[in-house]
Amino acid sequence: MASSAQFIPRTSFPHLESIVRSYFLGHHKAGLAKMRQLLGSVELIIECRDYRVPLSSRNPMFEKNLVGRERMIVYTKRDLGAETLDDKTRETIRRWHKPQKVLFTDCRSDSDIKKVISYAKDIAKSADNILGTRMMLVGMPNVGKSSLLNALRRVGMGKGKVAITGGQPGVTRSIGSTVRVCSDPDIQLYDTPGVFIPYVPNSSTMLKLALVGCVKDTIIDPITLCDYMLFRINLVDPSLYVAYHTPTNDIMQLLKATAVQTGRLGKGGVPDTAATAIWLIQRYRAGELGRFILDDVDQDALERRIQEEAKEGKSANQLRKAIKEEKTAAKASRASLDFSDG
Ligand SMILES: Nc1nc2c(ncn2[C@@H]2O[C@H](COP(=O)(O)OP(=O)(O)OP(=O)(O)O)[C@@H](O)[C@H]2O)c(=O)[nH]1
Repeated sequence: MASSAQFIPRTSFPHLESIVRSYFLGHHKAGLAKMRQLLGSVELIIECRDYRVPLSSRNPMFEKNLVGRERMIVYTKRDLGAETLDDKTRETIRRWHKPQKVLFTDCRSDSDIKKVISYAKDIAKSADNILGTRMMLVGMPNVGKSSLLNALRRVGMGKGKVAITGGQPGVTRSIGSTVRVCSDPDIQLYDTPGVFIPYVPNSSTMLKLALVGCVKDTIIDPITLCDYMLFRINLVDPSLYVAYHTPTNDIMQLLKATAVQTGRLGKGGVPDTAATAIWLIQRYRAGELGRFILDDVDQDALERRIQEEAKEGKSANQLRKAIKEEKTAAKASRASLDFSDG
């Protein structure tokens, strides 16, 4: 086993063609269409992005479809992106969006939530609607929209949870009625289903999104995802998993050792590496295997991302075609199996 002193982490992770890069589901499309219908009745869009993936959790579909309304960007789960307050990173992110309003929240922090309420109140006061002001929470799946809604209601109204939250994406499936989060001025919010990017440009973006929980855990092989997580943890601090193994680049070594130590064993005492991978990923998501940002945050990063998206527009068409062909081939092969079974 390598000691921390000798250990050299991997500096790159291979691009994996086998990784699914499409997760745009029926309820994402329907949700987006409903959001467009509601656009005229809301004064503010509160777009949630995950602070751990501030670029990867940006969905250009919102830029395209939800135009003409003021938008505030709320970077959620800020407690999972840094051990301590990191003013430099926040300042860089704020500069990306200037003059747009940007806030960073931990849904359990009343002072964070008060800042969101304060801005929403300013908007409501200037809108001066007799029947109250409506706003809409949008964002990628599982970024924390419903948790933010509950937190706003807790702080703004002193009331308990109304929206169901959960560790897997797809908890909110449709847009229901509004929820009041402030009575003076009257502010009501629409919670909306998370909408995924139609075509993810590369496997590393997909792995980041899966790691933070924007994608259902059944979509990507857990051992591959855990290997990506190990790669990222090693770049930050390989001692973060010291309870299970000394620093390693070998995911199977880490999984086997962890499985033995935590009793995740299958028949005949064989380590259950897939179950252990899921367990380790969940520990990372809970902030127990390091709190760090997965995207590169520098002054020009957002601009570069937008330019890449413009180029990707063309390859997205090719990707769309390839995914369609894959689906047709899978359907044909299933049909031929059904035929031979029958
Ligand atoms: N540590 C931490 N966890 C959070 C925060 N906000 C949300 N979560 C957790 O993130 C997970 C997803 O939260 P939800 O509020 O259900 O996310 P959502 O965006 O409404 O999800 P969908 O309805 O699936 O799109 C839950 O396990 C929450 O407890 C936060 O600020 N900090």
